[in-house]
Amino acid sequence: MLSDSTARDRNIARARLKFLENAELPAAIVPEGILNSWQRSKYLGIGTDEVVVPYQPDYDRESRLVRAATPVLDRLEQALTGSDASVIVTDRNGWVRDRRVGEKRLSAHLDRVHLAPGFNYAEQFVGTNGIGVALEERRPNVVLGTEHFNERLQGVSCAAAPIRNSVTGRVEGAMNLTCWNGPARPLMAALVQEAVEDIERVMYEFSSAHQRALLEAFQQVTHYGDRPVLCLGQDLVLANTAASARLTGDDHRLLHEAAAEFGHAPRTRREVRLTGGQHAVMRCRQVDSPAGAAGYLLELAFTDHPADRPDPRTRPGTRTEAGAAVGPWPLPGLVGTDPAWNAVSRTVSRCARARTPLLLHGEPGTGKATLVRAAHALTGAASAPVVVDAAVPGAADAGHDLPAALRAAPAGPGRVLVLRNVDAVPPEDEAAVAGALEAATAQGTWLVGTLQGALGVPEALRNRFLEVAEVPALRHRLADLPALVDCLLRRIGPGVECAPEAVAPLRRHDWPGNVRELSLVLSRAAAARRTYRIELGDLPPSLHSAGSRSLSVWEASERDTLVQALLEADGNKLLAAQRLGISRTTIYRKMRAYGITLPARG
Ligand SMILES: Nc1ncnc2c1ncn2[C@@H]1O[C@H](COP(=O)(O)OP(=O)(O)OP(=O)(O)O)[C@@H](O)[C@H]1O
Repeated sequence: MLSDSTARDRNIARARLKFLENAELPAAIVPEGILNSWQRSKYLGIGTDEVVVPYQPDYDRESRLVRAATPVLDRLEQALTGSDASVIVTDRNGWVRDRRVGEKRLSAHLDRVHLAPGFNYAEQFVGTNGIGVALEERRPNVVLGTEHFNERLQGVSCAAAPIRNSVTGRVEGAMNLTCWNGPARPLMAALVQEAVEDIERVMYEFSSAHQRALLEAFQQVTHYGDRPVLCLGQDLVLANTAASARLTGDDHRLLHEAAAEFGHAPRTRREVRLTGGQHAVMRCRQVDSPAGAAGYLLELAFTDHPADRPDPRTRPGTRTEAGAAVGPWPLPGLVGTDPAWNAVSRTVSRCARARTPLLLHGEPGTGKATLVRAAHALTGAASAPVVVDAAVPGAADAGHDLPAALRAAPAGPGRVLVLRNVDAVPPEDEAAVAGALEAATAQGTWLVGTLQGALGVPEALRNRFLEVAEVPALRHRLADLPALVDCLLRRIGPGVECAPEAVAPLRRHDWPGNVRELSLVLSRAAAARRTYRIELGDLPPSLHSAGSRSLSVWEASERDTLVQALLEADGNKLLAAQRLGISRTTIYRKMRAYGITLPARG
């Protein structure tokens, strides 16, 4: 004789198989919430026998959610010791942020199915599961054994509930309790709910302590004077009239990013370019509360007037009160306010003025030669840099003889000689090349070597350079992307613009070819554009996909065909699937596999 729960499990298991085979389901066997989730999972084409979930090991272990959940999980962990249960907290997108398990066997099982910190358990990846349903439907739920969409999860049962910000009502994450299948455990859902309330209470205490601290800092500064002031917290933006009259929501985001970089250096001043193109000097400090860092207080001065703008020759950067230069270092024709970019611009300018031999390294297309050209021009020199490429010596005037090409370069004060790809100098030429470089330096030529990695320069050549500096990769200075896009578009021609929606995929791309690749993408998109501006559909298919793994030729062409069809169908997936002759399930599955993120329109 079967127990009630075993009989129910079997009925659900049978119903699930029928559901997967598209057969008619007997009425009222499967709870409505579970059936809805099965339907969503099937619609998304999620696998039923393998758990394939994204993994992202780098996350903020100090986030407010994690800090609020930690004491609650610590307490539960003690209570769970030796029991066959586990508690898990995820963020609002389903990324597992903490897990505590009572016994080893369950821990090993959860590892096998990737229910562990760093993995994502959203319904769109795993199908029906407690966390996924809690986040999708924003309500507490219980998923028992065979109700899971994926067979590999059917040995466990779970109860989960969303964790909300009690002030804004926004879902911040989910709390989940998982244990081996067994007799019904009515207390599971109650336990989860109690833990959720505890986490929400701690989060509320954090946010009210943060909000009080921000308000106090804001009032102190705005009490005197009427200069623009902005206070930026996680859920709170305070602006006085002088600031709100000049700033948009995009500016808040941009200033928040800039403040996050500089907030820890009290009273730092920095120039920022706002989204409308105007410049402001920002003075920033971090605001702390008893519950930790609450946000940033920003005092702004707008530099609309040309006389207020920093003169690159006389006032090239603002300085912290401690004396270290941190502000932008504008070089003619170049844009960027990223700190690493500023630092390298400053070093290159200093070396150009002092004629200090410099080794400049950075990924391809980051702007090494361009920086040298601009810094050289800033010294007032009229001559253009002479570039000799060690990887392509045949391009030099003196044929294939690299040392001869270097010796033939015009030398003297006011000249610059760039040896590109220093690490490609053949070993048999090293001594002669080192001699040619020494001779050029002795005549007053500014010597610069460029290469992609910092290593790999033979000792004899390395000694010819007195300073080494790195040019940052574009993906490490994405805050500069909008300004770079504007600058590169201006070079393409007057009146070419980029639609705001087309900037988002540019931000998501990795840019292995750096600014050169960005320039190429924009030129091609501008040539292909159908209106005065570059729209989303003018960008190449590779930019609509967030996948980081390298694709085979076949996969890349499949991805491009999909993106093309989706763009032609104006984002309508059903229409695109029909035109390609594939099912809607397949198009969803492939979009997920390639990380295609076209916004749906209509
Ligand atoms: N900050 C910048 N502002 C405007 N344009 C830039 C900037 N940085 C790079 N560029 C542009 O990017 C392109 C590539 O730059 P550059 O040739 O200097 O790169 P590189 O690092 O010397 O390349 P390689 O590694 O191939 O030698 C050029 O068209 C250049 O004008």
